Amino acid sequence: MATLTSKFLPNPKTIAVVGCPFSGGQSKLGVDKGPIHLVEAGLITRLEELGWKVIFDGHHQFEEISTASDPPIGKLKNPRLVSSVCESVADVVGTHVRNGQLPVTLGGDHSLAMGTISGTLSSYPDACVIWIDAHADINTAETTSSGNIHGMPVSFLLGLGEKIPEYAWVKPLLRPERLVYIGLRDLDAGERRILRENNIKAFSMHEVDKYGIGRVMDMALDHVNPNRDLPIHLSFDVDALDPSVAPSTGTPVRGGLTFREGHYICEVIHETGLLVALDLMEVNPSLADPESVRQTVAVGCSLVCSALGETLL
Ligand SMILES: NC(=[NH2+])NCCC[C@H](N)C(=O)O
Ligand SMILES: [Mn+2]
Ligand SMILES: [Mn+2]
Repeated sequence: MATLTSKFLPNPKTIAVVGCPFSGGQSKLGVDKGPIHLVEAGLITRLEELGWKVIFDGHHQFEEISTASDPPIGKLKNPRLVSSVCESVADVVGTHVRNGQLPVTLGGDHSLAMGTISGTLSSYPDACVIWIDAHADINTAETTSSGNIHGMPVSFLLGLGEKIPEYAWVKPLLRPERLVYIGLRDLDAGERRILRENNIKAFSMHEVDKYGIGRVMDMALDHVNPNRDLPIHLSFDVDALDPSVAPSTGTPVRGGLTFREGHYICEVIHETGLLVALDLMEVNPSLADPESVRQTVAVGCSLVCSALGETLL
């Protein structure tokens, strides 16, 4: 059994697995099947074997939310659906955090992080966000070219861009200096500008190559959590990993993190003892051959386990 270092959690150390079969933030079918596959691969048992008490009340059903008519708002696709699903996720995640449980949200597409991070910040307004991704997901209503909201959640959390009444529930509680990215390699021009203008710290694959993942993690934590005392929300998009490691995802980009670099990130976050919420997003079991799907689901499970205390020795 691993040592569960979790400074913010009361005993018994409890995880709440929040399965979010949702794909409305992008256009490829199948990402809603991610959480089902992750749970069926034995994730819950593995977490219990690490010493956690695990609550899992089944996957969240968002059917009742599906909006009959949801025309685009500007370029944004499925805007009302994404908003109401994320609001409901914010509520669920926020309740778990308030109850002293560590929510592990399984996506689903990354628009869900608008909900999960809102939930975390509702209890821990000083939490920092560590965003592991090939993409910055920081487009605004003005800069997005795809209109896919999974490419935009961070801008909502920071309160950037034009205000959309349907998203008035999202409190812009995230401060730019509490956000750090690792793994970036596919940014839109508008996103580069937003990162620069807001002084947002980002370690692209260039920095991972230059310094190695060990120093990148030290520098990332020094930036968002200099005294190692703030709660951490880790939002991990599986496409941060190289497509040779995690092929079954909607927007793969070559030149990504290795298997070990991904796990090292999670291991270091666990070692801080500061993790209060975790997202594992964008596993899409419909996009590859069965062996690639199995591989992607397996790596998703093992990243979660590493972040929650699984060690090599
Ligand atoms: N969560 C993701 N996989 N996001 C990909 C976003 C891609 C692109 N930047 C967009 O805004 O559409
Ligand atoms: Mn991504
Ligand atoms: Mn993402």
